[in-house]
Amino acid sequence: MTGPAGLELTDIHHAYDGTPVVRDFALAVAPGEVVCLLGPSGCGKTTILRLVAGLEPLQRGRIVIAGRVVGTPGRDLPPEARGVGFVFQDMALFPHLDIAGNVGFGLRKTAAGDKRARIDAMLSRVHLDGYVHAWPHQLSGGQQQRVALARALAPSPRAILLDEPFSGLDTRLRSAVRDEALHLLKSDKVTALVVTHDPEEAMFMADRIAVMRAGRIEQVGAPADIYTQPASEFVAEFMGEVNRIDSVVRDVGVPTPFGPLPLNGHAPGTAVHVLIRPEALKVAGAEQGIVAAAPIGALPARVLASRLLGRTSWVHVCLQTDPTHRHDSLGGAEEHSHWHVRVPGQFLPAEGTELRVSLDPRQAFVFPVAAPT
Ligand SMILES: Nc1ncnc2c1ncn2[C@@H]1O[C@H](COP(=O)(O)OP(=O)(O)OP(=O)(O)O)[C@@H](O)[C@H]1O
Repeated sequence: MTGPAGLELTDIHHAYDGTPVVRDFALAVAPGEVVCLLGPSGCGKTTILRLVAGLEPLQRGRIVIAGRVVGTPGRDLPPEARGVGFVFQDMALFPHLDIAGNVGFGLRKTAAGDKRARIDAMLSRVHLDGYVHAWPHQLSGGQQQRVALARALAPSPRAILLDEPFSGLDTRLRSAVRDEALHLLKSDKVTALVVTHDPEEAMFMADRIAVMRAGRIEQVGAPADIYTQPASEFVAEFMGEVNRIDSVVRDVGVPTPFGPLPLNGHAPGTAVHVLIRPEALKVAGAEQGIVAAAPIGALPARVLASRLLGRTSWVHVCLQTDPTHRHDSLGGAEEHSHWHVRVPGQFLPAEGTELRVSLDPRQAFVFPVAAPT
């Protein structure tokens, strides 16, 4: 059990017209925890949210909200009886109600004076004091989403469900609104399930992330663990850019151009993919911050291009593996000369600059090549 205010989904399966879209799905969200469902389009995220909301009849499994069973097959409580708030991307504000009417929509049972006080308090918390009598069409997209959040939180729901709540907003507005949303959720200690296809958004919002693939959870854990210890190639690639090489495990380790990585249980002879994050590549001379593990290798590399991306710089390099040493260092690894390196801050070497690049082996992931299905 998740305790009084949590959310628990057990053994959920769901099919549309006989086509399964959610399988073996189980997830517990602790009271006050923010969990993000993250995955590519069509992997079943919205279906999970609709099942929790009661907008879709449950076909198999069980849903418990705040210690109360709200869904089993054939016994679904209606959405309004579940005590959950929604902020869905396509669930706009009610155009025929002013802002006070929208925020107060879920407060029908509240006495008039208390209701007005609650509306004012919620609008103040989303920095929209003074908009009580405005109409939805008079507000910007960001303001409308903040009203939607205030509307969902006003009745103090047992849990809140957010489906791509910020994806309609432009980049700068999106970070401001989601920052505000996170502070609201955390200060109210609201149990929240958030759907997104954007790994950065999930890492920003979530206490834990559940990465989904084809209707199943592929990995669930703290954002830092998902990013730094991905359980599969799919998760590693979905969470962020990687340099990828093919290799074959040797007795002494997993060959890469930088030298061998530890075996970590991989059997010699196994064909593997080695995935290396751009920030795992360390450039001598660039400010790199603290590197906890000693980098391996220090190969000469030539700069193909460099670009400032804001807080980091993105450098394309061609590794200059010495043909006389290549066999030893590369072992069974396939030659791969074009690498992406991410460097904190501004580091923009000119095209043709010679650098030395080494590898932080903790941010290199080795996965056996999946057998063709
Ligand atoms: N009402 C429906 N009837 C039939 N198929 C549906 C229905 N709703 C969703 N699907 C299909 O079920 C699968 C999962 O959809 P779902 O919307 O849950 O995924 P998602 O991960 O939220 O994707 P997106 O981010 O694109 O919304 C998709 O293949 C989708 O086309």
